[in-house]
Amino acid sequence: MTQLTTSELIQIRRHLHQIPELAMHETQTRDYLIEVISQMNLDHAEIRDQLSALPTAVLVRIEGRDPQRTIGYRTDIDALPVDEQTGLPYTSRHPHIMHACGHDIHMTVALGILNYFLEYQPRDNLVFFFQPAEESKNGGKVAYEQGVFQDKWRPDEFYGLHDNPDLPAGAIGCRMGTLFAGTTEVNVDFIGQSGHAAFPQDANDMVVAASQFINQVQTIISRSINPIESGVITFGLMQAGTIRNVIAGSARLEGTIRGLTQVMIERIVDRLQQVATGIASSYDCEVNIEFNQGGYLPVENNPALTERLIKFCKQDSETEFIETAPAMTGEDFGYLLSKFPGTMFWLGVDDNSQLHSATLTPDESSINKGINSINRFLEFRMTH
Ligand SMILES: CC(=O)N[C@@H](CCC[C@H](N)C(=O)O)C(=O)O
Repeated sequence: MTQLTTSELIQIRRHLHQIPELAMHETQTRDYLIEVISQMNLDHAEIRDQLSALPTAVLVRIEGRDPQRTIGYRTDIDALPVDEQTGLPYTSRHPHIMHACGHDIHMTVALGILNYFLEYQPRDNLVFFFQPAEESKNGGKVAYEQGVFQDKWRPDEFYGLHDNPDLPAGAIGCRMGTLFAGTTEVNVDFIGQSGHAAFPQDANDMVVAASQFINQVQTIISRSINPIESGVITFGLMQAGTIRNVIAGSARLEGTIRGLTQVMIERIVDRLQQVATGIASSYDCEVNIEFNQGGYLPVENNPALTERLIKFCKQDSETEFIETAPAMTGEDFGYLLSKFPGTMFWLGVDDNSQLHSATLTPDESSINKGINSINRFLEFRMTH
């Protein structure tokens, strides 16, 4: 294979879009990535897959021609449990799963960059990490803890992108400092007593307790944190009951907390714990609340590397650069950036639908523009 054409890249993206898989189950995606990579010119490259701790990951290392450093480039490969409603001819073939966060675009851009540097051997070494489990289960952290980035696979610096529907297609967005929030998953189980709908006095209704909890936690953001700082609490899943005329004896809530600093996350965690205990006491029920931050640390961009990236983008006539505000999205790339210096940036995909929406339809012209800008940036980095 020589240089991938725009229409080949779009075909690859559409194929990936049709086979979305959830975190740690990305087997078809891995196999397809390997199939595409195997057709490239691998004269200076080595592929690594079937890692025991992370069987759906793929790594590719390109040996530089006169290496001064090893540059890492990471893309995520998992999808979300969302029922696609785009109506596209290449809609997801996997029921209830969709690339609703644009990781199909991320992977295609990574393949395009990989393909370019396999054709034009770079000066520095490059390590590409096709990472499972970004949406949950922290694939980046698992990889690091399992020693994936050791010896010649250790990047001296790491880059990664996320698509952004609010930016023009192909634009690069970035900022100095914190780009994304840290997140913590929270699960809450209320346990009371089920019973007949007609005899509430003999039951302990957990639909009512969970509803009170949901309402009360809304005041944490408005009343317990400094309004100048930012925090988010979202419960995206609420499950209770089986039928209209049986009082629910248990209720489960699954949510996520976001803050731009660890201090903010810890403040929200403490208040959620207090509110849950208070609800359990006033409704005379049990509550179990658990928190899991995993690798979703705030995404802190390295000052020197980010300054260089921004400088390049501003001076490159073919790159549209937009300085962005911090976002409350999370990313386990935050964990890798706590271990290696690096930068995360946005790639504009110009869409009216938001990330995680069932109608997300990124503008595919962003793929080629993104690949070209990132290739030029990496070449610039190798000489500056
Ligand atoms: C870019 C993006 O949307 N990332 C996810 C990361 C989720 C982290 C974790 N599972 C959580 O839900 O807190 C996001 O939802 O921001």
